[in-house]
Amino acid sequence: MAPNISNTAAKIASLVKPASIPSRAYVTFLAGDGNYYKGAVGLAKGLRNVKSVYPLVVAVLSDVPEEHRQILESQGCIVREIQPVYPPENQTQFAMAYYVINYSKLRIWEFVEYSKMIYLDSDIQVYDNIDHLFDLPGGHFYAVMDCFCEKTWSNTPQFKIGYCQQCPDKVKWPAELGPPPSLYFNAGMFVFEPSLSTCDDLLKTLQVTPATSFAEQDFLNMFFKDIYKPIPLVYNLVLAMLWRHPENVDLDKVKVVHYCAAGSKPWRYTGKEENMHREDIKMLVKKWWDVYNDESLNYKKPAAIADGEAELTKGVDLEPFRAALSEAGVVHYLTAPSAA
Ligand SMILES: O=c1ccn([C@@H]2O[C@H](COP(=O)(O)OP(=O)(O)O)[C@@H](O)[C@H]2O)c(=O)[nH]1
Ligand SMILES: OC[C@H]1O[C@H](O[C@@H]2[C@@H](O)[C@H](O)[C@@H](O)[C@H](O)[C@@H]2O)[C@H](O)[C@@H](O)[C@H]1O
Ligand SMILES: [Mn+2]
Repeated sequence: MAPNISNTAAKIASLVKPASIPSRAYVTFLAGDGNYYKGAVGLAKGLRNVKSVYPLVVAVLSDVPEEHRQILESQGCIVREIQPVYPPENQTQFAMAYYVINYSKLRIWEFVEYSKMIYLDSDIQVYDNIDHLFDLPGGHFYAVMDCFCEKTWSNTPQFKIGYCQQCPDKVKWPAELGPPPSLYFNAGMFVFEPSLSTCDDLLKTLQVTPATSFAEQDFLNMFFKDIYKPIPLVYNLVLAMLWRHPENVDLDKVKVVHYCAAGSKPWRYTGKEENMHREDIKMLVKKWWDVYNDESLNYKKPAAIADGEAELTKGVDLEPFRAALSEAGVVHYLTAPSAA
């Protein structure tokens, strides 16, 4: 006679540590069936490499194929499907045409099972533990200041006058243009607090805000202007800083690298685009591949769970149960040390 599921479930549940689901997690965003999933796999392995104690949630649009979702789950990620978010109908020319999908990042504010999250683009890699950022005081939006010098900024007033917040004294903001622009962050990495009311406010405000060059990055900068707090550049090295503001960069101290410069995505790096021949870029791309290819960083289901499951579940179809646990984020929690 097949074992009784509720007994099995109760026994597996007894393997769950008597603690609540982690209220903290990293989160990245994945869209499409292209190779960005490799970025998310690299990120999952990178966070393990630096011994982070928090899980990685991957917010996926419906066009992310099942094969990529399974690869991510096999790397210990918690895969959550989100609904897309589109900006209001607008003729704006985005800096990159595909930026229109990036508004869907806003859905991560719905992940209220977590009290605090750190968002990381999937073209980011973490080379030093940054778990301490979760302990920053609440009520603020933390991110690293961006640079306005790349030609992707060429249609902005700051680019036209040669002003950049990374060196405000080099070319001063002209008084006749009014106050200098507010501090502006790169939206590839930020510390935030999920909240349904904030999410609702974000989505409602978006529908009455004309879209601009940097899509959701511009929108987030406008929305969180009053509570934005800059954090040091070591937490999100926008690669262009290496050739635009080398005086602000100490590569030995950098903890997080953002492969956002044109041609720098490691999974499609050719070295042919401008600045991609640089030795520091080659070193950083190799560093990314070293983590991605490191088998020792693959996710290993702890024996207790594997044995527990094997022993308890002979002849039982656990899929519905696993899906429920994964949905609640518990299965992943079982495989990561407690969140202290
Ligand atoms: O085809 C795509 C394009 C973008 N993204 C996600 O959206 C983020 C922002 O895009 P990207 O990093 O390319 O922008 P950049 O920082 O280079 O301007 C990426 O890191 C991915 O997480 C994705 O999943 N698939
Ligand atoms: O959708 C708008 C995007 O805006 C940002 O792109 C970068 C990138 O375009 C670089 O090439 C620029 O040099 C940099 O300044 C600019 O911020 C974020 O990294 C990305 O996650 C996303 O939010
Ligand atoms: Mn990016």
